[in-house]
Amino acid sequence: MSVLEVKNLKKYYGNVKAVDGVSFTMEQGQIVALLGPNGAGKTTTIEIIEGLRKKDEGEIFYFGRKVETIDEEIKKILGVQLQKSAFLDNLTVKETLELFAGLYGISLKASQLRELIEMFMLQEKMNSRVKALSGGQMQRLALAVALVNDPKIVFLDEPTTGLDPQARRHVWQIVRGLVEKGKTVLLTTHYMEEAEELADYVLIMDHGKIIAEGTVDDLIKMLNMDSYLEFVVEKPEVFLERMPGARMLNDEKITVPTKKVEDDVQKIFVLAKNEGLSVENLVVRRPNLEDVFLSLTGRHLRD
Ligand SMILES: Nc1ncnc2c1ncn2[C@@H]1O[C@H](COP(=O)(O)OP(=O)(O)OP(=O)(O)O)[C@@H](O)[C@H]1O
Repeated sequence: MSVLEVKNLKKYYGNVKAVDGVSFTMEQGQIVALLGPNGAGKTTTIEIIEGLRKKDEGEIFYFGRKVETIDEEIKKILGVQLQKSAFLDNLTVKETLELFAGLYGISLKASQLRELIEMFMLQEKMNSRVKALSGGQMQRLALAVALVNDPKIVFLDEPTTGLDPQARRHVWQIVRGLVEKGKTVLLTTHYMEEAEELADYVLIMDHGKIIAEGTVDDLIKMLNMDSYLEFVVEKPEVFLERMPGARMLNDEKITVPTKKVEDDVQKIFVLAKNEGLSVENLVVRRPNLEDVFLSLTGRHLRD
């Protein structure tokens, strides 16, 4: 039996089809990533499932049972990462955790409080007010709050946005730890590395729809592309014209998909030589989820 099943979920804001027929299933112990650029509809989707927004259409099943409204009974098993605005500035970290536990009718034992605080490395901030926390500390507090009721399903909405790489890795470790404890995780992200690193299953979302889904390997295989060559050269137009699939990665870097690395590397150097150009910083790269998104939409995940 699936932990969560969503069928044909829809939410429109006037002309904006924020969520436009989203369906997916989550099995127990899975980490599912909803990956997409800003405005794709990730937050709207997750907040409907959490019961924070109303759907226009569609069905939601928790543990096989169809739920019309996400009532208190269901909320007990859901861990929700709230936005910063949901916190009270003048409460301390400890008081905030106690407050949210209280909302679930739970009185946190000292050991549970300590475990949460240590898990998110907030020991030194335990008695600091929320308003005095840095962005990263605030983010970690929001994650700790999501676990305060020992939920079965944890929803994380862009859990590492704004964190530095080290703090991001730390959060990834915690998320993996949650699954080891038998929890199921749905996370939204616009970082493809995050989805690649964590997700057992990836749902790629754009303009309110899931445009591709599968394991990271499946999605990359779908591209049917072995590798990418990336390099910097003056007059990139020469290469854009002559090499199939070549495009600008950014202002200066070109990327070329290839199934025959050696042949295409040679071709690049021959073209450069003929034009009197020098090729710099040439690298061969395996395809990633960004390439999948780009090939499906013609856009980058983070435009
Ligand atoms: N309350 C609202 N009223 C009107 N439009 C909304 C509302 N909430 C979201 N939208 C619109 O719905 C679309 C999807 O927004 P949503 O926040 O779900 O996307 P997202 O993928 O989570 O993006 P982000 O990564 O920026 O949070 C956007 O076009 C957004 O402007």
